Amino acid sequence: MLVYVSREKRPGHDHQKKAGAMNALTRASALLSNSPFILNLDCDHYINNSQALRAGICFMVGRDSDTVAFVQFPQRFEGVDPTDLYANHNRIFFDGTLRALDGMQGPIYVGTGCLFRRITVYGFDPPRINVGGPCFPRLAGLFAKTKFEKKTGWGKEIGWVYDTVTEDVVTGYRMHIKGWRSRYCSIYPHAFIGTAPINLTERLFQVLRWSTGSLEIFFSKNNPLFGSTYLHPLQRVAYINITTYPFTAIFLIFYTTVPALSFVTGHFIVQRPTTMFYVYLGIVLSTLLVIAVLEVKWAGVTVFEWFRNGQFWMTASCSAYLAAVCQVLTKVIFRRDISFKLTSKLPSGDEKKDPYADLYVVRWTPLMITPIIIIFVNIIGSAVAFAKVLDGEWTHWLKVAGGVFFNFWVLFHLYPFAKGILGKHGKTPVVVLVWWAFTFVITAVLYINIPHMHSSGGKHTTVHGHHGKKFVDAGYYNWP
Ligand SMILES: O=c1ccn([C@@H]2O[C@H](COP(=O)(O)OP(=O)(O)O[C@H]3O[C@H](CO)[C@@H](O)[C@H](O)[C@H]3O)[C@@H](O)[C@H]2O)c(=O)[nH]1
Ligand SMILES: [Mn+2]
Repeated sequence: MLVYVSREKRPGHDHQKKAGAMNALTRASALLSNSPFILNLDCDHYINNSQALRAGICFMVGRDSDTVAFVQFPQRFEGVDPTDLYANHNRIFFDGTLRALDGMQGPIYVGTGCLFRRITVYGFDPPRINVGGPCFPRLAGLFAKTKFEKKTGWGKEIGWVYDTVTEDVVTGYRMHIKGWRSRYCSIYPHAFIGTAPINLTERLFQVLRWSTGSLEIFFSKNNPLFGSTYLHPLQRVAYINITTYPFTAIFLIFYTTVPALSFVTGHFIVQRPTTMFYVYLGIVLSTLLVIAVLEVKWAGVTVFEWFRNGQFWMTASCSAYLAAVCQVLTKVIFRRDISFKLTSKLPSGDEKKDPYADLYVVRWTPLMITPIIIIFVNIIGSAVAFAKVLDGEWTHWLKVAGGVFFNFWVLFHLYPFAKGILGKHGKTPVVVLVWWAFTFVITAVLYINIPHMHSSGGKHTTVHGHHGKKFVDAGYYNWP
């Protein structure tokens, strides 16, 4: 039996997008089949493996499975360019993070490719906590009409959660705090396959929506810090991470601009690195290395894919995450609502010559401002440092080289972004490098040739006003 349900959309009534659609479907299917399990797929995903359902059901009916609320499959995508310029495959997240969560209370719900136990959708507690009782949805209204939801728990205690731009994470969270578990199911051939936004603008908007949704959860009554004690302690840590990660933007923007700016101003935050500084640096770097090795090993990705994930993380963090933080703080402080747009679906019908033509479609968005600024700051910073060494103003060129390497490391991470905003021209990687080299040379030449921009010979006697007192910072400019 195949039944197509179209829920009612009434003017002046918020249809709650996907959450509204899922809740209407849940109510309608309760009358049609009331089957104990519900498979949820996005409109842009399809079933790729005929054994997928069986694999998922194994986790639902097997031994000790009565507390499993949902089985989450990884999201797989087709139509992504072979170099995966904007990390659409998101392999570290699906094959690393979700798999690792399976070792605790279970993966988070990511919106599609998910098999649910119907009774959990109705807000019931898992059997060990709730002793007995048949599970029939008292509040399940008839049909897909909006009026059936009025004065009911739909979208609050029951079903997919309303009034958020990402209903998925919070819907899964509400099940986990009741003590339900979830399981991760990854099979090959891939269970389900979907489409991903392959141009930069769409991708940034998608990440903006996800990061906004995550922060919204943090600033709501569903903050994982206050979730019930049924939440596994490490699962709570994971949820805190999932609902706060956009804040990394603030630190990242600091890290990616201040070192380069220091080359221009001559002020360095770390004046003379102490042994303790190197010890901390060593600990931090080796921790990062261990995480990297584990991620590559567990997620089974290549080192190239791993770098792609890092590159896109930096791009997203200094653009979309930053915007998400601003957006949500505005909402929390001024109570302004957040609008969002759906991820655009690939134009169907017309046979395109280049299947990845969409990759280089550039639509301007203010989200691109910060990464562009960061790119320029780092090129200009390195060029000024280079000019200072050439000019004899700075003599410790080896130390300068270390700093310039860091700036290039930042540029390396923003390379896919630069390639993306250059549009069609960016198809050849050389164009990006030529642009960067051009900016570098112009800055260095300007710096050397405009005399008032710098004082040569390394003798600095600038006087600064500081806390009302004047002091000559002698050692301050000694590095490098
Ligand atoms: O009025 C609506 C709007 C959306 N949808 C569904 O919601 C899905 C997600 O929207 P999409 O624009 O494809 O966003 P994506 O960023 O691709 O989706 C990811 O992120 C969303 C949360 O932001 C989750 O809901 C999705 O499951 C997850 O795949 C769509 O495929 C539709 O199936 C509806 O059913 N009704
Ligand atoms: Mn989608």
